[in-house]
Amino acid sequence: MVRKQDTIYAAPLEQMVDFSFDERVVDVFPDMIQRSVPGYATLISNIGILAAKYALDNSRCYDLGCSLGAVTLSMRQRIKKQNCQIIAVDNSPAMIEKAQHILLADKPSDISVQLVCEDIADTLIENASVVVMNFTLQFIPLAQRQALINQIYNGLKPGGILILSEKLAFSDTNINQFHIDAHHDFKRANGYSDMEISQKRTALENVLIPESLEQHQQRLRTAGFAFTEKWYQCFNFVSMVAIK
Ligand SMILES: Nc1ncnc2c1ncn2[C@@H]1O[C@H](C[S@+](CC[C@H]([NH3+])C(=O)[O-])CC(=O)[O-])[C@@H](O)[C@H]1O
Ligand SMILES: O=C(O)C(=O)Cc1ccccc1
Repeated sequence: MVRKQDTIYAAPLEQMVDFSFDERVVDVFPDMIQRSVPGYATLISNIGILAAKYALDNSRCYDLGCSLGAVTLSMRQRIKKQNCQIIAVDNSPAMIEKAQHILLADKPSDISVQLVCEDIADTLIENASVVVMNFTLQFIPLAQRQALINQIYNGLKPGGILILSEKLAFSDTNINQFHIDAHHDFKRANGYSDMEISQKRTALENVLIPESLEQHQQRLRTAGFAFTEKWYQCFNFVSMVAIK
């Protein structure tokens, strides 16, 4: 499949509007995320491997904020369990519509996938062995984050896993700047101009709210997760696991 190049912020914008997952973003999303998130392909592939390790027979696996379903496809390819169902949720109608096409074009599998267009705050999590939020919690209002993590904890079976990937902020100013600069260098190396980097940064300012690793760990502990561990980091992009 040819990937349409992301040029959304290439020309100077007269009026800056908040970033949203609309048709224009959906159209270029695979290119955008690959060139913007260091290690994206590595994350997708290893989330499939982790999901296969923790998925249980007769249980559900959730992909919350599924976008075009990359995590769902990786899980579906790896999981070898009986009567395991994947629920993939996103509140962008354009994402869900395109994800449906991608899913139908994928090879057939024993594992059924249900694509749902809704706010993940409204998603009923039950009988779950695996829950993935790959760069989704960062878009949820701060005040709603603890309730969402609590719902996930309550819906997980004992021994179930939450895989949580996030862009981080660091409390130490110098460390924070180091990671932001390195991430911008990564984007520049992937062909984004200084203007594209700067305009997208402004568009994301009120939309993507990063927190520190300690804030995430604290929230997971408050929900009841006894085991949490960071299993991946490249610059300010991390992925954690929390096991019930
Ligand atoms: N309240 C919400 N309810 C449901 N979906 C939401 C909400 N808020 C945002 N989203 C959705 O969360 C996704 C975040 S992208 C995830 C990448 C994917 N996981 C991947 O592995 O390719 C990450 C990024 O682009 O940085 C978008 O599709 C939003 O529509
Ligand atoms: O591009 C960025 O600066 C990011 O932080 C990652 C990202 C990737 C895709 C959509 C929104 C944010």
